[in-house]
Amino acid sequence: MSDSRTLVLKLGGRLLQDPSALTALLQICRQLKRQRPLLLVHGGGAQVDQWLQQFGFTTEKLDGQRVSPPEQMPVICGALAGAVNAELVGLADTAGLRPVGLTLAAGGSCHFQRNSRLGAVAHPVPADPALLQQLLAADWTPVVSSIGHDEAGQLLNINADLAAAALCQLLHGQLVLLTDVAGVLDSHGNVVAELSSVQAAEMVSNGEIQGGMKVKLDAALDTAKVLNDSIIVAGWQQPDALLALVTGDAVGTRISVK
Ligand SMILES: Nc1ncnc2c1ncn2[C@@H]1O[C@H](COP(=O)(O)OP(=O)(O)O)[C@@H](O)[C@H]1O
Ligand SMILES: CC(=O)N[C@@H](CCC(=O)OP(=O)(O)O)C(=O)O
Repeated sequence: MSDSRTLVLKLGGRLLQDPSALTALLQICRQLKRQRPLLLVHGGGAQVDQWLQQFGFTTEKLDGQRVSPPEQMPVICGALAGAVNAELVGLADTAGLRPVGLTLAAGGSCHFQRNSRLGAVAHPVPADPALLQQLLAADWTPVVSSIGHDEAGQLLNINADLAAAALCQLLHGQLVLLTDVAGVLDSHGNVVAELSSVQAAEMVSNGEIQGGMKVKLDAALDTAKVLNDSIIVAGWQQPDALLALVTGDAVGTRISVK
């Protein structure tokens, strides 16, 4: 039986700075979208680093997340919800995906719990699926940046893996996190094909999984638990593998709660 769940695909890392790799991936997305609804969530951490530097700010990450002082938010938002989102929408349009650029707050899709240790950073909580469901039902492809806002309208920066996880939970979709590495790597640099929560906890406690990959793992395990499903972390370098991946073939790391 074919899978009719929305494919929630998170794009991150160097992919977002490589228009030809992005174009190749979006062609695969076009094929996938013929079979099932598609929603793209994007990061852009590298672009944020560059923009902050150009504006004369220093920046640091804590536990894989960016410390985001409120005065830096116009720059962070300009990079993520502005340039990166608009560029991705442009390429997705060319690829025939019928994209609609949105932030994570659009239509009240998510609510946000502030993590004040990190400044204007929050954890996204799935809230209202109506807008995204309507867009998906009308054959649009939402292209979502990880920018939110609080009740007072203050801008919030959300890690894009957590953003993708929240939207996947909201839509009961299938989550695939694409990144620069081919999957979760062990201490020898080999891809771990299957990872349970118990094994993941061991790899985190012995320092084998750190930083951005730890955040990805938290997002994946939370979603695996909520949806009772496995989550894929894979590299974007072989876009053809994405077709095999959604039919259940082994690509990257499959993360599940066991
Ligand atoms: N065990 C691990 N396996 C793979 N990557 C790891 C691991 N531990 C830490 N990392 C780091 O996590 C990075 C992926 O996280 P991140 O840079 O946040 O990705 P993205 O920008 O795609 O969200 C990898 O490129 C690598 O530097
Ligand atoms: C709070 C936090 O860390 N926000 C991230 C949002 C972008 C992101 O997650 O980009 P990648 O997926 O490309 O890493 C940041 O400012 O870098």
